[in-house]
Amino acid sequence: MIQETHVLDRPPEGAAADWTIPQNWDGYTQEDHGVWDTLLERQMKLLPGRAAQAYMNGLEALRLSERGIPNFEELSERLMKLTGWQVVAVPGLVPDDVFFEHMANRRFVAGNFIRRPDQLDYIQEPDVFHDVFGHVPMLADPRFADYLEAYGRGGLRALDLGMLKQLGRLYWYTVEFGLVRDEEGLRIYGSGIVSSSAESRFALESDSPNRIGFDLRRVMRTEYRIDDFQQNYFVIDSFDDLLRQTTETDFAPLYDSIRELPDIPIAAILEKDEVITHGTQEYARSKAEGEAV
Ligand SMILES: C[C@H](O)[C@H](O)[C@H]1CNc2nc(N)[nH]c(=O)c2N1
Ligand SMILES: N[C@@H](Cc1ccccc1)C(=O)O
Ligand SMILES: [Fe+2]
Repeated sequence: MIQETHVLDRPPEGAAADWTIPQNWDGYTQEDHGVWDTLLERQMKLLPGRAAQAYMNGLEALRLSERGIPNFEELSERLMKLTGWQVVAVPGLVPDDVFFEHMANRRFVAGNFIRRPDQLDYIQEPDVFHDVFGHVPMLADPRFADYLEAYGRGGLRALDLGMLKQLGRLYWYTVEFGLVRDEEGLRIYGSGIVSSSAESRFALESDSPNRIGFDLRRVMRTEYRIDDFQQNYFVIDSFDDLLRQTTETDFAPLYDSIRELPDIPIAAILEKDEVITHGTQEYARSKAEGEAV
């Protein structure tokens, strides 16, 4: 989950220099585990047939379909055996360079707090349900595990090249809100979608958003929103293809070729787009009108 909200500039009390903290699994209350179970049960009813097979495989392999907030040490033991990744606890959003450094070393940073019962449907900051249920299953897939490590390294490079905004869009439109063409049809793999019951339906079934074939340069230029359902979804052909395209392309010349170009507005459809759904944008419009006084 990528949020432009407040990020501290130094580790908070009790955090290590790399911003990690103990998960304090024993500190979770029954209410906390109850919130996890409510969210889990909702998603386990929705995701079969909607989530990518790779995601469902990861869920099972890591036993994340079981009740209760996972213990990161136990989860990391299983995950390490599969793809060398581990899950480390952090208090919330960490600075970009800290985030990328962890990812480049196959450490996924996960918030250890969970939303309150009255926040079931929407949270602005990534909590343990979004970070672990949303992101971790895909880390059990070797191709995606490689992709995210490479993304971490690419993030440190993008910081040096001043292109974090563009690289952040690649993350947003794949890791957070990506769709993939599975054998049986379009499937969800983005964490922001699989961890949201409403968007799990909207992303595949609504005729409001655009669904466009993934194109690296196009994605890097396209704006996104962080406060509501997406107005664009990009569809990859496969995780092999995403990994190949991004790791076999040197981004420096790509960054140079788009640096001076204008951002592509949300919901715009371009001549060259591979249009899978030309959305009506009815949802976004109705929300905007609803909020317009
Ligand atoms: C692109 C940028 O690195 C991205 O927004 C990062 C920033 N810090 C983060 N920090 C945490 N804990 N989780 C995240 O998903 C992110 N996202
Ligand atoms: N190929 C990218 C690194 C990267 C790989 C995979 C995902 C994202 C970024 C670069 O040259 O910077
Ligand atoms: Fe996320």
